[in-house]
Amino acid sequence: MPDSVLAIEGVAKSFGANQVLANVGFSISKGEIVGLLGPNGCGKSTLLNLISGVFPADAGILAFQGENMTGQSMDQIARRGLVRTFQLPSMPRRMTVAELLHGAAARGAGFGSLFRRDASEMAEIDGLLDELALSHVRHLPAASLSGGQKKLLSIALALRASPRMICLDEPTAGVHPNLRHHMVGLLRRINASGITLLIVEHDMHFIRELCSRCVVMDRGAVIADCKPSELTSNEQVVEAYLGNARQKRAMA
Ligand SMILES: Nc1ncnc2c1ncn2[C@@H]1O[C@H](COP(=O)(O)OP(=O)(O)OP(=O)(O)O)[C@@H](O)[C@H]1O
Repeated sequence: MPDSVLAIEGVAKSFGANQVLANVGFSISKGEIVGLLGPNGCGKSTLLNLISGVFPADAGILAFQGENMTGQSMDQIARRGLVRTFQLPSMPRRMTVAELLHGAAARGAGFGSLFRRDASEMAEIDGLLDELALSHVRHLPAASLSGGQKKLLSIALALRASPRMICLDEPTAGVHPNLRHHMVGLLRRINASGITLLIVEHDMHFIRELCSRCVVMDRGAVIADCKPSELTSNEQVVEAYLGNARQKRAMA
């Protein structure tokens, strides 16, 4: 695909005898907002971990902006412009929200820059805090924020890396409905600024509001690649979710 930002081909991953991903492949074009869906345990987070370099794939190719990133570290991949957020972001106890945001960009610019706070950077951090509705908690320890605020902060930290693409792992899980609404607008604005988004999410309403396309996985493989409006008429997708529910009921 000529305007592909992320191209995944034949990706596989096992943990011991447990094969979690097998021959996974799809690509994402510049500017898309793609939902990555599938029943619990089908391998969505594992795939995000491989894309963002948390751990390496056993086989296959993960190319970002035409460059094969397979085997590169999370930092190397982030420096090339692909960052991710986590399902349960952990935040440091001893740093405030503002200090953390300052440090996020300083990491790539050398230790000395930790002590420099120029006006343009402060203005950028103020703008981010404002945009993410976190201004009122800027002087609080990052670890003391609510679950939803931590999710917003992890998006702010991702933005500090000046990314071309962000992978989000369940951005709305445990988030208050008011904040959820704010997050839809926020992610739309982030996307409108030219950043491609891949979003792992169980909230179908959120997916329908935000995504133009969905990639659906089941038991470690891609089973559908379609518009959100086509999900309920896709037999394989319906069976994957129903089958999973039946399995849970049978095991209860
Ligand atoms: N680091 C790991 N070590 C061992 N097994 C793992 C590891 N990470 C994931 N797994 C296993 O991989 C499988 C897929 O897990 P994964 O978290 O990728 O699924 P998921 O689709 O994101 O699920 P959910 O929607 O519940 O978050 C599970 O069986 C899980 O136990």
